[in-house]
Amino acid sequence: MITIDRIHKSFPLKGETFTALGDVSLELADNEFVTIVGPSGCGKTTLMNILAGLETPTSGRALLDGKAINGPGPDRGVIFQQYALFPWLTVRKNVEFGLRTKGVGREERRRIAEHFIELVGLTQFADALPKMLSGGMKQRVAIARAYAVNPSILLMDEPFGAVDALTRVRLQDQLLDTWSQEKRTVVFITHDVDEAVFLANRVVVMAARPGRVVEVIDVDLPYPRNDELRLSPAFTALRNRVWNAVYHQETPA
Ligand SMILES: Nc1ncnc2c1ncn2[C@@H]1O[C@H](COP(=O)(O)OP(=O)(O)OP(=O)(O)O)[C@@H](O)[C@H]1O
Repeated sequence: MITIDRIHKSFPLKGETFTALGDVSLELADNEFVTIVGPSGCGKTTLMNILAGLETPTSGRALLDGKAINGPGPDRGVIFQQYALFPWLTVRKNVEFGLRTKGVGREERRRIAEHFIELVGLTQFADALPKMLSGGMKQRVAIARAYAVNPSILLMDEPFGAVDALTRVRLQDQLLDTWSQEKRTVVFITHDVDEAVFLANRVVVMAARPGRVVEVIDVDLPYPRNDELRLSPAFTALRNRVWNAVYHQETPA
């Protein structure tokens, strides 16, 4: 379980203090898929960095199963918008990378990598270099690589932000497919309201100045989710609700 307990984060800015996160509290259950959506600058990435252990809160605490997060760890896999693959390594070697640094033996590495490469549908490309892959495929490699080290949490910051709309929809389907077979707690940041609703158990809507949670919306739609669901009135109703929460916020002057 992730506990975000009254987190406040400020940065020094031109001799003053800028509050990136006001007073954010949230609890995430194991294997929940939570999306975070909100206007630019509302502190989504800052919150993610705190969960990843890359930033420390100014006050408040982030806990993982009751223990304070004090730095990065193998229990959390992070996936960014930019495909952080090693260009000189094949898909297989990229996926094996974290396992190698963990000291996992050759046979075992290969077995685990093959499993996750298959899960993201890239078996045919296992020996290809990243430059031979499309943006969407690269992100699938990044997902397989994050999964390979067996984290209990996946932290994804706008992972599909750099691909075209059609690829994006395919990646969403693929990610849900992978997640349904290998459940993990997922925290997924997006600007895309449709994406936020399609993927999540719960959508967390944030607002800016100061960054804060304004609404948490339960997405009571069954998995597996498909194209039919995207067009259903229930989906549209939720999407409109999230849209209103994000775009009709009162912004302080
Ligand atoms: N290291 C830093 N120093 C100073 N200010 C920062 C720092 N990191 C973030 N901020 C500020 O904190 C606020 C929140 O930033 P953050 O990147 O978390 O927002 P975001 O919601 O992820 O935005 P976007 O959707 O545009 O990526 C912004 O106004 C940003 O300028």
